[in-house]
Amino acid sequence: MSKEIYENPDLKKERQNCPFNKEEITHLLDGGKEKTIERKQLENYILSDEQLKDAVPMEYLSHADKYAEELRKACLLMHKLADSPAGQVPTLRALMGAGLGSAVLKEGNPLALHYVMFIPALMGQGTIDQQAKWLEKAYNLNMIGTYAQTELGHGTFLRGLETRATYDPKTQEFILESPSLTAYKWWPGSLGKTANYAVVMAQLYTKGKCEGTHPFMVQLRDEETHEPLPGIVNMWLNPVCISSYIHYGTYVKPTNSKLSYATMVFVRVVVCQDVTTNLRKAVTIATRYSCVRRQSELKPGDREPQVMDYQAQQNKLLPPLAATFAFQLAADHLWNLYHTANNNIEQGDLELLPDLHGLSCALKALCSSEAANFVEVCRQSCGGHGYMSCSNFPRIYGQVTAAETYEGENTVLWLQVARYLVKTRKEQSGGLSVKYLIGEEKGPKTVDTTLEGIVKLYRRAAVGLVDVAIAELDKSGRKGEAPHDAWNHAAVYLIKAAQAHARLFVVESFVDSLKEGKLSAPVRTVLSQLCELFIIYWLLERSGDFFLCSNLTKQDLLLLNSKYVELLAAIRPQAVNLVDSFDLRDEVLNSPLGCWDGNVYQRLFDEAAKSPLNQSNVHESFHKYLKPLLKSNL
Ligand SMILES: CCCCCCCCCCCCCCCCCCCCCCCCCC(=O)SCCNC(=O)CCNC(=O)[C@H](O)C(C)(C)COP(=O)(O)OP(=O)(O)OC[C@H]1O[C@@H](n2cnc3c(N)ncnc32)[C@H](O)[C@@H]1OP(=O)(O)O
Ligand SMILES: Cc1cc2nc3c(=O)[nH]c(=O)nc-3n(C[C@H](O)[C@H](O)[C@H](O)COP(=O)(O)OP(=O)(O)OC[C@H]3O[C@@H](n4cnc5c(N)ncnc54)[C@H](O)[C@@H]3O)c2cc1C
Repeated sequence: MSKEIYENPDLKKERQNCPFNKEEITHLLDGGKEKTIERKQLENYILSDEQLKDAVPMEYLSHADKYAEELRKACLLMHKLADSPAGQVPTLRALMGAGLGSAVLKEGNPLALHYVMFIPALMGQGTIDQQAKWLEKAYNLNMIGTYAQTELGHGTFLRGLETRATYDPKTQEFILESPSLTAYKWWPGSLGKTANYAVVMAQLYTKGKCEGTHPFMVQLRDEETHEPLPGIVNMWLNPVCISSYIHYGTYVKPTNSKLSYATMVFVRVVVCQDVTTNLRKAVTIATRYSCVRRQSELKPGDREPQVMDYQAQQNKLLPPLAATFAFQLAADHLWNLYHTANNNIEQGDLELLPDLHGLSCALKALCSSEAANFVEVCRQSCGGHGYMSCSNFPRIYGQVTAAETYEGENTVLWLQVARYLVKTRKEQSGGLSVKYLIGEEKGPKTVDTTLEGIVKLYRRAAVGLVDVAIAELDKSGRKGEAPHDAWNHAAVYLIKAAQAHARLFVVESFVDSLKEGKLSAPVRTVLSQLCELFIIYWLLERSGDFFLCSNLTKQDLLLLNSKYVELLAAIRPQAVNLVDSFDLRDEVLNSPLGCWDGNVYQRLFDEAAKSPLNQSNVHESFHKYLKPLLKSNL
């Protein structure tokens, strides 16, 4: 007789009478029905492989054993690439970052940097000949690379990197050296034990002149023995410059010195999607758990309610649920801009580069910081069980907060965005995403709290905060402050302006996607409710910006707050159906709190039983330490 599939009765009830087609949302998030089929095929292909399962939970392994186990599985995954039903590149993309890959490689993928940065650096910066020489070797995994830019002393300030590459015209070689302790490359993923090659960012010196940071291909380890090459510590190697700027000893300036930063732009773009995937996992875990967990007393004498029925819990979980759609749609828009800009750059047209740089910095900083805050709220919303390692919140949080630092520390990126906004506003010229800064803000200053009216408020705040920042800069200038001091003394306003710009882009992406999207009425209704909830939530959170830049009144705010709590109540019944639409398998969620069947308590108990400490009643340390203490009559 087939085993009755357990489903927690509360979750079962949540799923009854769903007013919209969950698959329609799944297809929307995957990019179409075909993509969903491909994704599910690939998930079955990977997750059904017993060799990719952990014999013991990773948290109980030593550091070295964790590394070895992740490397074993990563290499097995690469072997499975060749005959993957979804094809190599879609499989690779799925295996990197927060999605399918993290279901198998829970502590991280030792080969990630090879695909996420090393190969993109070759593709973006290498000459045709260099690509011919190295790309196939890299694709075939006959070499494992990383991207070595950050040093012990510098990560943000690339013009301050100390690693030097000096061109010797006699031998036509570059001599790479780390002139000081702080010049040692530090942080690059896979550099310690896995990679045998690296793209090393170094200051290029030729004919006694420093030409700035450039990428160099450097072999780190012997391809047979994997031993570090002689002198690897002080980096005396014969690297090759990965760029077409050295012609027979003469340096030829690139059309734009920032093209050597292109790999970072690519990763900032993909990080937006990656943190959104992590946020979707956290929201799914917390939402399902909040509908299984019954606690306290809402109505005196009644049964303990589902904690999701508390407005306070809805206020914690429904904005992050809405954010997963907002960030996905914005990341999709950014990805499209990246492709357009990249195609143009390949034709020598760099016009979109500043806009791409500005937007990729803005969205990477916004999505990573907002996702980190929301993941922590999801963790807290699950009480003590959310704090357990097996809940998967600690790992998800660690992955998302890392994204606030790597690929450009967020504050530094906000200031890059502000530089672009101020320049656009002053020069009255700029790319696609900053058109609203050109010309005077049109439309009435009065506030209307319709969706369109609220979007206009976001635009007004974005323009207004740039103008406030510029006024600060001008005020400092009038006091005789040098531009760099004036810039530093306006940093608080500059960062607010950059954040308002990023929020405007996300809000407009969400609203425009609902206008353009071919959606059924029920799906449009629920997504419109999420969109309105989210843009009101952010406005209420940042009301100071809107008071500063518009005629928003206390009455408007009270009206918006009433609308917000009405939307919480309206969306609450669909919370589980919405996270079910993400179609995240239990193995990807990797959390007893978030499993589809809601069998939380039994799964928590089973997880605890796996601990080595629970394999015996009395641990040997009792006899060694505790018993002597107990007998010592201190
Ligand atoms: C089988 C085949 C398969 C093949 C498949 C292959 C492909 C498969 C792919 C699969 C992918 C699957 C994905 C999976 C997801 C995984 C994600 C998660 C993993 C992520 C892991 C990542 C680990 C993390 C890695 C890292 O962490 S790697 C290190 C990151 N480190 C940084 O990010 C340093 C930050 N610092 C700076 O970026 C600079 O320092 C600084 C602040 C800009 C100042 O730079 P500076 O030179 O001082 O420039 P300024 O003087 O400020 O500005 C001067 C002028 O230049 C302008 N401008 C500055 N920049 C730029 C720029 N870019 N672009 C354009 N313009 C720029 C600026 O607008 C100004 O313009 P103007 O106003 O003059 O007009
Ligand atoms: C998990 C992880 C993986 C990584 N992987 C890699 C990798 O594979 N390859 C690689 O090369 N690097 C890697 N890095 C390094 C990463 O890119 C750097 O840590 C990052 O760029 C930040 O630089 P930093 O560490 O020098 O911080 P700093 O810039 O020293 O930041 C310290 C503080 O100074 C502030 N600050 C710095 N400059 C300014 C400014 N101009 N104005 C105002 N405030 C400023 C920052 O906001 C921050 O608050 C990784 C880092 C992490 C955490």
